[in-house]
Order: sequence, then structure tokens, then C-alpha cells
Amino acid sequence: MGNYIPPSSSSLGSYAILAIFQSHHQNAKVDIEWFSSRREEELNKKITFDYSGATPFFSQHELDFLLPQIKQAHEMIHKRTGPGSEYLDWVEWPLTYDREEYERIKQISTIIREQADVLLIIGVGGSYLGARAAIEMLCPAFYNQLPRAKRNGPEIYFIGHHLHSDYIAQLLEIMQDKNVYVNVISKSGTTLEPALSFRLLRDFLEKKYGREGARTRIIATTDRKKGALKQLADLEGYETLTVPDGIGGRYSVLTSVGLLPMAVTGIQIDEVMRGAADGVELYREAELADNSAYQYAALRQLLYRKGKTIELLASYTPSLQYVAEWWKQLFGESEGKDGKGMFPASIQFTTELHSIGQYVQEGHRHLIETTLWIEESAVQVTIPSLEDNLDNLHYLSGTTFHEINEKACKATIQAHVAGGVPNLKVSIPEASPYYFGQMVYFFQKACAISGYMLGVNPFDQPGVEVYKEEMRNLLNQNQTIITR
Ligand SMILES: O=P(O)(O)OC[C@H]1O[C@](O)(CO)[C@@H](O)[C@@H]1O
Repeated sequence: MGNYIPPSSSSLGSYAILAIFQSHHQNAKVDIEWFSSRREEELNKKITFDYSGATPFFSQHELDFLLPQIKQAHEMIHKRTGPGSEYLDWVEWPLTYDREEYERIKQISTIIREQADVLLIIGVGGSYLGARAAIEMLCPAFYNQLPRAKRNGPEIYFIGHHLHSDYIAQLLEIMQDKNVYVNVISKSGTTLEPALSFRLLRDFLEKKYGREGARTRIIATTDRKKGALKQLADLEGYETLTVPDGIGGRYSVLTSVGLLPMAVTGIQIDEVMRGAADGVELYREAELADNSAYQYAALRQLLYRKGKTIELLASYTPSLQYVAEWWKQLFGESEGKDGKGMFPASIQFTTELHSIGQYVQEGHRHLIETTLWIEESAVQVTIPSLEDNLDNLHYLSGTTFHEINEKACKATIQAHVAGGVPNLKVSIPEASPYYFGQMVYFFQKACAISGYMLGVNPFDQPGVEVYKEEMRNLLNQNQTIITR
């Protein structure tokens, strides 16, 4: 698979590695040629945005009217003049990230890959969705079930993103005989779900390995200076990684928050960052015509203003399920405020064409569909030719599943557009770390532009505090009852 490097194979993942190949391999010239043609291909084959499925729903002059707003949103980001501008460090981050910390991520991930049977990732929202999105998109589908020799790292499990006791108990149960490492990720250090899970896991690790053994198996990714987790980590002497001050949780996937878990599974983080760095340049242009991320932002805003209040992110591969979850948080927390914002939802095709597809085709017309399509599949599975034709499917013999999926995507877009659902299509050339990085940046930039065009602060989430406050009140009442 292009994205996932099995333990025994080598790959030209970065310029640095290329240099090593140049000096050590007789056939370096071939490698250089391979790399430059790969680079050329990448620069030609970028993520594409196609809005032909939306053009029946608006006139050109409506888009033209938005041009000044797009320019203004662009300046608010690049000159840092908009609300929430203290959280704009993600804009240049793929170029400016802390190299020292990045090297530590690689060192820590190497230790975990060598020592651990299992890495538990504790976090919620932006503190786990990006890592999970990358792992599900880029690692083999049944990663945890693969024999160790075929995996490039330990098994990975997520915890701290809900409060369901059966899941927690059953996860601890399968940890009993394994060598367990924990990466606890929380920017604030006070979010209840991950904090409670970490309390449980600390207890589990200390009982299993003693306090010292537990200490060497915990990596805390948190604020540089403040918060309960930071204090605890300093006190116990845990290895710590940083969530940068100027980057909010839902924009943090390209920091240690996402990169350590990715690196532990063998995903080439150099490639992720290279893709994101290309994204910075590709989506830096102020002109709408030259910037597909801005086109996506502008089109969603235009359609929202015409009554399309729900956006469905539709994918045709199960491995994008958590990309959709990450995207939902990105757009939902950024735009859903002040009584405004499109509701971001996700839909899994072709599966849901046989359930909720009915609604999309003929239900209330407040939907837009954004198709997230991966152009190449890593493995080809061909429909076999059988002697009998009892299923009447002989006409498809020799066709690949990917080819049929492509037809399904095309047919669905045509049907839904005809049914009154505007379609926007984001195509990713392949499911590789490079394009994962570029895709993350595409959506982050589009989200910030779209949020400013909507007239909200895309970098705060005051609404989330309301639930937290109610929860604190209830738990404190509970404490009073218990202590009485
Ligand atoms: O990293 P933290 O501070 O635990 O926050 C996790 C998530 O919780 C939220 O604050 C919402 O509760 C998100 O914005 C954030 O991504």
C-alpha cells in the first residue's frame, strides 16, 4: 500500500532520506529520478475541487458578490485581524513547526514501537479525532488484528472519548497480558472524559508495573505551562509533548497531538508534514479562481444562504469514517454559534444509499452533499468469472470493485443533483500520508475562511462550556448526597 510501509520494506519518505540514499546506494541516480518524478506527479496531481454539481443551484453573479467577503476573510487570517486571531498559528505551522519537539516525537515513537504491545490513546474531540482519522485512513483496515510481524507498531486503542463503562471495562480486560503504553492528550488537562480515563489507567498501570514502571510508559501531550495534566506530568516526571498555545484542539492534528500516534503506527509523518507544507502554498492565494479551498468555502456559504442548512460529507470508503468525524468537529465547533452555521453531518456510501439514501434523494431540500473521493485504490479486487451465471453478474467479470465504486459515486452524484441536492466534490489522488497532510490543510483553511465569511469567530467554542457547567453542577450535587 502506498501509505503504509510494512516493517521490512524501505521507502524514500523525505529529502533527508533521499540524501542518505544518494551517498549509500550505487543506484542512487535511479532513486533520485524516482523521487523527482514522484514530486512532479504530486505537484500535478493535487487535491481537486469540482463544483459542477452545484452550478444548477446558483448564478455566477451570486458568487461574484461574495468576492469582497472572501478577500476580507483572507486578510483576517493572513494579517491576523479577525476574532480569535491568537489561534492562527496553524496557518504557517507546517513550515514553522518546532523541529526539536518533532525529533522527540520520532524518538518516543521508536521506543513505543519497539517495546509496546498496545498504545492506548486517551483524548476527546480535537485531542483524538485527527490521529484516529489518519490511522483509519492510512493503516490497513484490520490493523489491530494483523500478526505483530505484519504491523509496523503496537495495537492502538482509543479511550477517554466517552463515559461508557462496558467499553472501558472490556478494554482493560484485554490489556491484562499486554505491555501497555499510554498517550494521554488534553490541551486543557481538565476535560472530564479523558481525565477520568487517565485516572483509571494510571491506577491500572501503577498496579501492573509499579509507580516507576508506570511513569516510563506514560506520555502526556498537553499545554506547555498550565493545566492539571501538566502539573501532574511534572510532578510524576512523565515524558511530555506540547499542544502549541496558538493552535486550538480541532486544528491540532499536525502537532504532537496527531503526530505521535501516527508515528507509532508507522505512518510516515515526514510525508504528512510535506503534504501539509505544500497545502500552505497551494491554499495561500487570495484569488478565488486560484484557490480551491476558498472555492469550497465560498460555495458552502453561498448555498447556506440559499437555505441549505445541512452539509453531508459523503465518502465511498469505510476508512474515511474518522476523517468525517474530524471534519464534523472542525466545521461544527468553528461555525455553529450565534444561531448560525451549516450542520455538518456525514454519510457512508454505498452503505447508506440503502437506508438514508431515500431521504437524500427525496426528503426535505435543505441538504448539500460534499463528496470525499479517493481516486486510486491501493489494492485491486476483481470480480471473478464463474462457470455458472446464476447471479446474472457475469457481465461484471473482470471489473474491479474500485471501478464499480467509481460508477456508484458518479451515479449517486447525478441522481442527487437531479433530486435537488447540490454536490461539491473533493478528490484526493490517493490515500497516502502526503495527501492526508494536504487534505487536512485544505479543510482547515476552508473552514477558517468559511467561518469568517459567516461572521463568527471560527476559533472558539463557548457553547461546549454550557454542557460542562451543567455536568459539574450535577456531579457536585451528587457529591453532596454521597458525603451526607
Ligand atoms: O484537549 P482538551 O482540552 O481535553 O479538549 C478536548 C476537546 O474538548 C473540547 O474542548 C470541547 O469540550 C474541544 O474543543 C476539544 O477539542
